[in-house]
Amino acid sequence: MAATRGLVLTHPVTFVTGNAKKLEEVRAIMGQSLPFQSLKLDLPELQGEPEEISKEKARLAAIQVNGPVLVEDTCLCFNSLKGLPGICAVLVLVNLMLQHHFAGLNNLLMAYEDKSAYALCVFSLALGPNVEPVTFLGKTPGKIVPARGPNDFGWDPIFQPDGYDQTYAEMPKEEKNKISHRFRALSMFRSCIGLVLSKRGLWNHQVRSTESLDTFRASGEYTVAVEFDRQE
Ligand SMILES: O=c1[nH]c(=O)c2ncn([C@@H]3O[C@H](COP(=O)(O)OP(=O)(O)OP(=O)(O)O)[C@@H](O)[C@H]3O)c2[nH]1
Ligand SMILES: [Mg+2]
Repeated sequence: MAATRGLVLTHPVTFVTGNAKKLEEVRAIMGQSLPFQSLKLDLPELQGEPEEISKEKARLAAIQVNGPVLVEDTCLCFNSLKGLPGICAVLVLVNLMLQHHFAGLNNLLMAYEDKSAYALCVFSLALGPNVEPVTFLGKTPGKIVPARGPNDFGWDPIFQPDGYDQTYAEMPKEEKNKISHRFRALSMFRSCIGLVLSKRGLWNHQVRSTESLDTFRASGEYTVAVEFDRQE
């Protein structure tokens, strides 16, 4: 049965990322709906299933920050390669991208007729060092095409979302942010949490959990209350 658990953040969420373009998009998509700060941390590149990688990243980040954190991992997955390269092969991708070898990504698919792919985005929110992270996934289907458009963000020039004749890179930012993998994951995130700004607007370093969200509202002591609907 779905149960509601109230959790209170008295410290702003830290979005842990070293990627300025991601940060820009997350800010544009979330607007004022989630007060957060950003921080770059050196975290290990992990291996495994996307959700597990993301959760572990959130656990490690929450320990370092000693407060609530949001982390994100993104990748392109090719259907002909059964979802690879994916997040696990992130280093391969990063290397290809850093050298602007978009052709390299296309070449990976040369032998296949099926150029379909999907952009996958996984966010994990950990409310503190000892709180199990919650994960939100967003997927946008599309296909891999020869690069078109500005190449200021990773593989945007070679990914054309289904239903569009422009690549992510060619689309105006606002358009990408309405249909992107990142937007979809953040929509899940938004639909699962309710944020309540408190009267006092104090931030401190505690994360607390109690029986009822109303208690927090009445106290006026907290800045943000986060309410999860979870299967328990
Ligand atoms: O064309 C793109 N459109 C996107 O929407 C997008 N989002 C991420 N990326 C790229 O994918 C690689 C692994 O991403 P990634 O999740 O490991 O990020 P990262 O390591 O750069 O930052 P972070 O892990 O510190 O947050 C990095 O080269 C990112 O630039 C994107 N490329
Ligand atoms: Mg990374």
